[in-house]
Amino acid sequence: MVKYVVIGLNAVENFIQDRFAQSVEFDEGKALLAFLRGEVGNVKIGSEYLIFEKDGGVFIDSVAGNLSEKFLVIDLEQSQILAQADNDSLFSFQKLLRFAKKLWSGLSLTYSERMIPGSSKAILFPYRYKPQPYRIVIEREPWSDRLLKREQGGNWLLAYKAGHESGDANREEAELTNFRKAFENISFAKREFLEIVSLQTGRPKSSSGMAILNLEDRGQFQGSLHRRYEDWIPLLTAKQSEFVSTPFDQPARIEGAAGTGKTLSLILKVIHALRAADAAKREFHAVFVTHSDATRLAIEEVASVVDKDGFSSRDRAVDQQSLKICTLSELCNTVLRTSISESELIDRDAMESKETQLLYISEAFDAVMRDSFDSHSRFLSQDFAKGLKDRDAWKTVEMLQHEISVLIKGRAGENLDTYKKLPSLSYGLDQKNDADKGFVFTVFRKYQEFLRDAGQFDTDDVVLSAIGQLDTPIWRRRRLRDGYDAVLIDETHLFNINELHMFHYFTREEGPYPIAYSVDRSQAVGDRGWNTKEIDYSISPADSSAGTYSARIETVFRSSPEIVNLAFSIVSSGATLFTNFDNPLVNAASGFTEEEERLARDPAYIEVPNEGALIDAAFERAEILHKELGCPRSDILIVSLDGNLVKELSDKAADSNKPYVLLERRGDQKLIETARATGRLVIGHADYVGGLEFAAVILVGVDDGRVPPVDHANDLSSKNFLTYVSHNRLYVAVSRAKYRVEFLGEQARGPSKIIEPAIKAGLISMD
Ligand SMILES: Nc1ncnc2c1ncn2[C@@H]1O[C@H](COP(=O)(O)OP(=O)(O)OP(=O)(O)O)[C@@H](O)[C@H]1O
Repeated sequence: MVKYVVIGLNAVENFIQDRFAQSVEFDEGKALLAFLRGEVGNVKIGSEYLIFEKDGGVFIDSVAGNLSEKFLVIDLEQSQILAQADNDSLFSFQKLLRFAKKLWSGLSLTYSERMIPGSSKAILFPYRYKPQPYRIVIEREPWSDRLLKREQGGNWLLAYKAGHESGDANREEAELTNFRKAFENISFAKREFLEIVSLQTGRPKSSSGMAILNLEDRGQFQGSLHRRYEDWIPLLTAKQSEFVSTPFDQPARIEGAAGTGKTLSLILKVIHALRAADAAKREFHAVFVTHSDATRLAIEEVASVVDKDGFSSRDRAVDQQSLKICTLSELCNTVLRTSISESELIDRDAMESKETQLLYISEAFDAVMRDSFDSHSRFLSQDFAKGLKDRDAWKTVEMLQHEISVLIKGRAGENLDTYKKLPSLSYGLDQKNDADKGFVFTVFRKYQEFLRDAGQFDTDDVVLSAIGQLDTPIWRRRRLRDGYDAVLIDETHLFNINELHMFHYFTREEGPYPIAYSVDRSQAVGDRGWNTKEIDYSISPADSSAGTYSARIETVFRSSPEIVNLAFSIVSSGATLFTNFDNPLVNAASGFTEEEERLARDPAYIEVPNEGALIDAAFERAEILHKELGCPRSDILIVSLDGNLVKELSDKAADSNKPYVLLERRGDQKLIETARATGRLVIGHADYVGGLEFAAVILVGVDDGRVPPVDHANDLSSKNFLTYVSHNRLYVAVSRAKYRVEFLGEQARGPSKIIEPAIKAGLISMD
């Protein structure tokens, strides 16, 4: 058993900068932990580390010009820091190293790092969001009389205690048995280290296993997906790379929170398979299906960098391997040779279509209320009818839109009888009986009339007519020739069940289906009434016996630890309120290195006197963050959950000649590139920011009464619906940020209830 670990300052600096030492999802992180715990001896944790073991003590250092002069001793026997769960142990270890470095260099401390006044102790709270905080206690002047005599005062730190109890750090004395051994053995360790160094020629090279990523290496690509396949492969976590390399012989699901690298893993997986087929001179055609046209363009862009063999520009008719990147309706169009032109098609991810749809539904609802409500009303359930009459009509319209897209079109295939048989959504329009559903369906029929008059189709129309053609003997024969060897689906949670049912028809053979897909259910807005099992089942109907291979990834690469904690608090509060709200962040941790963390700050809530000031403050903060982070303006997102505020923001920017772009489609990477090229800020509604990433995110109007919007009719179903939706939107918006999140709210309203738990837990600082 390892009783204590002594780590020199140079090694501390290496560990905290080393991407692979941040998470146990990397083999190196796992190996490091196992080594420190004494579970494995002689493990290779990277050639830049010098290691010496003696009498239950492990000494680690590395060379930066010289050997270190300062040392952190972790008394593992007393503190049991590494006896926690694997990811918590490594996380605490990393936090402790960062804290040690700060203490030595006199850097300013954060809320979770404290000096105890009048004593030589310091306390670190590695996880702030846990209700009873876990703490690690550090003695800054261990064995001080002895050390001072040896002129070693200030060079040694001792972490001797950890746990949930708050002792009296002022009075207690650290037990020094292990520390004394450490101190006495350091000269042996140094001698050994010098010997190793002199045996090596020059400075140790960057390690094979634990390469250190420095900022220059990452250069302009930092945080983006734009790297070549070869460069990505060594950076992957064990779970990511297993997912990437498993063959396409069964369905494979990758699940993880926002920013864990799901999209990346899917792209690498398909390139991996294409390359293998190319090497084996085997025919292999894959299709990567995206939810919308905007995300298709973004994926095409990334693929053009990752895939230097150009599989995505090859032609299936001539080449043995090819990759097609398209939307589902394009896939239906090409395979089934039907044709609906883009202009006829409603893009569900576009602001314009959503608004048009809402307007049509609103007109349909008004018409049905006016002409038919009286005849329906005596059959309707009391609460449902009351809701229709009393609730703000616009809120009903939003709920109707959700109901139509998720249930009527998404699951019932626009069939009234099927719709009546389906269970109602738990958090949506509260229909109790068939008459209630009949009423909703009447509104839907009216809405369709409007749509038909306007000569427009939505993707559901394409999908429904395609299903008819796919389930036929003709297609069964053709699929051997025209089907695909692999189907990849990104953002599976955004498709509806009808659409999910289609994918398996496009594979070359029937079951087990070679389909790989990524899911984060809490990014889909509103209750969808499904769980991961149902998604699996829809993608790969039960007759395929193989089951689904699944990978759950937990390291968030996009966001700082502070932002991951905040996102965790938001989804946890969703999961407490709603039985079917998924929390993808259980066990998640940020994979940020210390260098990246330096740009990060605690999320902040800033109060302003009134609504006008909200808009001004948003632009002021954007300008300040742009300067502070030294990033282009296009790396700052100003977002709101409230459509009116988004409009005010863009009006203000236009009036005052501020350079900006307005997101009008979800995941519009092309627009972001335009913004980058021309130095513009990005403004958008939370519904259109999914799939993107920014250095800083400013959320405007996250105050009480606005998020979620109040309902004066005090109607439970609309309240539930709006609260559910607000959780989804906040999570998506917050998880776009790498380093900074700022909330702006009106003083008189106070912060939104949804972020209150995060404020109470100290995850958001109030100005
Ligand atoms: N192993 C890794 N090492 C370093 N960076 C990584 C790794 N995996 C992913 N990333 C980075 O994490 C970020 C998020 O990746 P990606 O967009 O694939 O995540 P996602 O899970 O699809 O997110 P979202 O659900 O929000 O769309 C990207 O900037 C990517 O470069």
